Amino acid sequence: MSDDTLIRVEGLTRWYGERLAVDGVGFELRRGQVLGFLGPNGAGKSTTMQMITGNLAPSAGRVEISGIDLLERPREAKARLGYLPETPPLYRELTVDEYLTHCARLRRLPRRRIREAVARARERCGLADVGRRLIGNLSKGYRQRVGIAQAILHEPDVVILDEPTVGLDPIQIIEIRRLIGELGRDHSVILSTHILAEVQSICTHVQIIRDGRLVYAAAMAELGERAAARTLRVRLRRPPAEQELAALPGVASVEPLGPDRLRLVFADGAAETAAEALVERAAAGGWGLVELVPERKSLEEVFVELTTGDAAEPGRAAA
Ligand SMILES: Nc1ncnc2c1ncn2[C@@H]1O[C@H](COP(=O)(O)OP(=O)(O)OP(=O)(O)O)[C@@H](O)[C@H]1O
Repeated sequence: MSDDTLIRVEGLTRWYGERLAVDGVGFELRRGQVLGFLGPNGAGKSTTMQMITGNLAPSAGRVEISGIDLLERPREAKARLGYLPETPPLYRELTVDEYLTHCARLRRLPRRRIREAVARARERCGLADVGRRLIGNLSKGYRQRVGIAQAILHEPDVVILDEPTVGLDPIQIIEIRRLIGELGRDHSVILSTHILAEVQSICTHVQIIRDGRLVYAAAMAELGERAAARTLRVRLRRPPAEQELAALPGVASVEPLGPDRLRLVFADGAAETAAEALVERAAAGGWGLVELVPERKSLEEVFVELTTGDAAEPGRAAA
């Protein structure tokens, strides 16, 4: 394992009676990487999260946190792991400082380090001014920060966040996303979410699970390429014969949309060549090119394609 691989998961599998909920999931994540873990309802996200946080025993497979086997040495492995569950167990009647101090004790941080660890986690999570406020009186956004502060209190290598922005208002969402982005610099972060925009804005890697199996795992940029325009909507005042358009370099097919409108479908990776050829030929041939619109797929469309159709690919390691 390379030094910077902070979490390694191999062949993780979980049966619930006769039901196979997670089927051979494997991936690695390095320091500085933020992994978005996506999937439709019932795909196996929570089951996977619970297994990699040591809260549910796998039927098969291994999890290593910073090279330590989670099943063989759970206490040591968990000491390097921070977890924000979907509903963090906050005590509303405690102040932020009391709660974080309590968490630090549960984490068995040495007494002399507790005060400093609490102050640092508070600082990193934008809680510097609310140490003496009762958790029950804080806004939901601030409570979520407290949840994140308890997850990073012991400076774990791996931070796992389950739907961290659910129920927050747009400003709180932006702030929490910024915080997660910052955490990503020093830790490996795994983020379970339903929100594709969230993955797009903060994750470096993305992984999609469907029916318990990884169907897609790639760097974020690769998912962006999948969404890149593969078609151009074109309006030509004096269109040439369809065959002439179909013969342009990089064009796979032509779909007529009306008397002067059509859609050009490109061959893989040929979008720019085809667009350039079209513009040159249109100018030279007097085709009267008045509209040229690249049609990008939305991330939602790519997600649906990956989680429903036959387009799914076998999982590859995210790192
Ligand atoms: N305790 C359980 N007993 C039996 N089946 C379960 C149990 N927990 C989950 N399942 C089943 O395992 C599958 C995966 O569930 P899981 O909760 O991991 O999915 P998920 O991706 O987290 O879904 P959601 O996004 O809805 O939370 C589902 O079919 C679910 O019904």
